[in-house]
Amino acid sequence: DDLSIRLKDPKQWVSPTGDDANLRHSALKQITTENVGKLVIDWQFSTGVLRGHEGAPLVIHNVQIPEQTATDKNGKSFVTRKAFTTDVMYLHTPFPNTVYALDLKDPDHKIIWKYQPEQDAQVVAIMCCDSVNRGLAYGDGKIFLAQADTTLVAFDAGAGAIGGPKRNEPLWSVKNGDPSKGHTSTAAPHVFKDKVLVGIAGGEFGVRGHITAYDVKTGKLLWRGYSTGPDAETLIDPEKTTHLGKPVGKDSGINTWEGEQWRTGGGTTWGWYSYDPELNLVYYGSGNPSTWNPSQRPGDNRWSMTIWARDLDTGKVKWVYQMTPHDEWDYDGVNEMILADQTIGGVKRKALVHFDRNGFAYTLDRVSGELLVAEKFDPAVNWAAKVDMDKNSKTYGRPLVVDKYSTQHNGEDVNTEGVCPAALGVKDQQPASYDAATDLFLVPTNHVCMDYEPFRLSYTAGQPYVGATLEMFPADRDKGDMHTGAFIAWDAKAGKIVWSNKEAFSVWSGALSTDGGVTFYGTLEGYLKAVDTKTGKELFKHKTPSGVIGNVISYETSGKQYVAVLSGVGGWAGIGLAAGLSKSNEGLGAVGNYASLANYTALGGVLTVFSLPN
Ligand SMILES: O=C(O)c1cc(C(=O)O)c2c(n1)C(=O)C(=O)c1cc(C(=O)O)[nH]c1-2
Repeated sequence: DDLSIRLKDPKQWVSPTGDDANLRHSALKQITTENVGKLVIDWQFSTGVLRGHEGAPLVIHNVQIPEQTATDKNGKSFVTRKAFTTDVMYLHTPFPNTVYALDLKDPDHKIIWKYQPEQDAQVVAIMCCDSVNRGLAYGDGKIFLAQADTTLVAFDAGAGAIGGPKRNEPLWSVKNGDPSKGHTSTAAPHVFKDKVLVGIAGGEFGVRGHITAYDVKTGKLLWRGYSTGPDAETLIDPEKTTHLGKPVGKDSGINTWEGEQWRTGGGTTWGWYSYDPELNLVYYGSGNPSTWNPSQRPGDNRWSMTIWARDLDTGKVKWVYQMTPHDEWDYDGVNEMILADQTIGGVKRKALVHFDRNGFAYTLDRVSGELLVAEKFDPAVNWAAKVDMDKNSKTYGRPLVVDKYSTQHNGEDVNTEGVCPAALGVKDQQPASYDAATDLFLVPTNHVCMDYEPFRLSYTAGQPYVGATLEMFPADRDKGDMHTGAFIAWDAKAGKIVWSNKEAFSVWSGALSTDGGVTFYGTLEGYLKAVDTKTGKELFKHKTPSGVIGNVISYETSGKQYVAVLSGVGGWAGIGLAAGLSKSNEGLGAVGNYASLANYTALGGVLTVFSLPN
């Protein structure tokens, strides 16, 4: 069908993650290690919005743009634009979530249509980590947007918002949550076959996480699977759903919590989703248990901090793997699941590779959920000695927590110093890419530690339910080294770093590897960088107008390859600049650690598109 044909075409960028497997790899190869140094700016576009610009645009070829008409004062209709077919870029912004459809074949990159949602600006106050949005989805000839206020809207890709019954109205829209209870939306929707999947954010407000499948044609809710609660609502089968090869048993989403705490227990789903069409399974991760104060919620807090495999058609859970049982550090498990086959111990596996906030990179068998590799991807990680890989051990599959970095003891809060990584992890939402030619994963990382002080609080719907005060700092501060990031290449079979490039700041931008042997990423100071995928050698850099927290993409139109990235500093790392905060422990503890970013860049959303000179 239309979607699967487009997904195979490297000239388009059809899914927010590049493809269903979340590889974020482009098979285009006009731009190579030899010529990437010659890249120049081809065109730029200001989004008109100031705060953090995450995600990336979509590129869809051969979109039919319908005729446009208007009526004069006598009621006579005339044509203002003839119907035409062109390649279109769909660009989104953070709140207010404006959507632009830009004509890629027009020399002026004219705006074909624009959508400006009407949303209550109050929603920005309940977004934990800047008013970000991670992008749009395409399917069934439609563009899907998950607005900050949790409204999911669908447009005709060609006609846009004016395709609806009234001007600036979508084809259909549904409410996926309720901001008055702390629900927001920051994740990109994902279309798999005939369904559009959306998650929910609000783990810092005690929101009970869920993932929901809607019919692409009508917006009808088809299934919803919660992260916590009774089996009927998690869609877990106590006998058939497995955790590390064993059935999970009855109501596992309730009985690892005290009383009714699972109702406000978090496990939100604000990351990326992937899909294996052969297995018909959807993969994603759930976030932190609420509150951040661990002594207030005894138990493993299942299924927060978990990798999920659900059947696309029914939502039923095939397997789960909880990475950080009873989280004490806010290590949300939502980062992308990369579906890339790996040969481990001589056996070819349908693998899933995941770089978790907790600092471990996991390789699992995505058919069965078997744990194959779990190793630290930053040497600074100290909260756990290792993940227990002994299948006969009682603690099999669990991180072995180092007592001194536990933020509670005997049910009491402990002010804990020097925990690595910080709450924003060795990697946050910024997605990695996978290059099959070198069998390397290219990973944007943080190199940050924290002091974590839990405090007691009670739940009030729609109010912050954080329960800890943090302060973050560079992992090597004691050695006088203030860098807070690195861009690394990872071997997921051995669980080893192959090369690592130090970065002054956390790399909060998504990577793109290409068949030209070049890998791209952005930096918080504002650079777009290109490195040799094999060696990490820097081949190109260009400073864009603002810090980059967007994800790099590549596309081809009229026979030419382009590389595009959004700049616009913000997100959790850039929250000091984005929200104008200055106290070091503001912005959930991130402000102080990134204060010097103000010496390099300032706010403003701009898309920059690069190409080789003619
Ligand atoms: O628990 C949640 O629901 C939730 C939501 C979000 C979000 O929606 O952006 C983030 C986080 N948690 C979070 O823990 C986090 O580190 C984070 C970073 C960012 C960002 O965009 O830079 N968002 C979020």
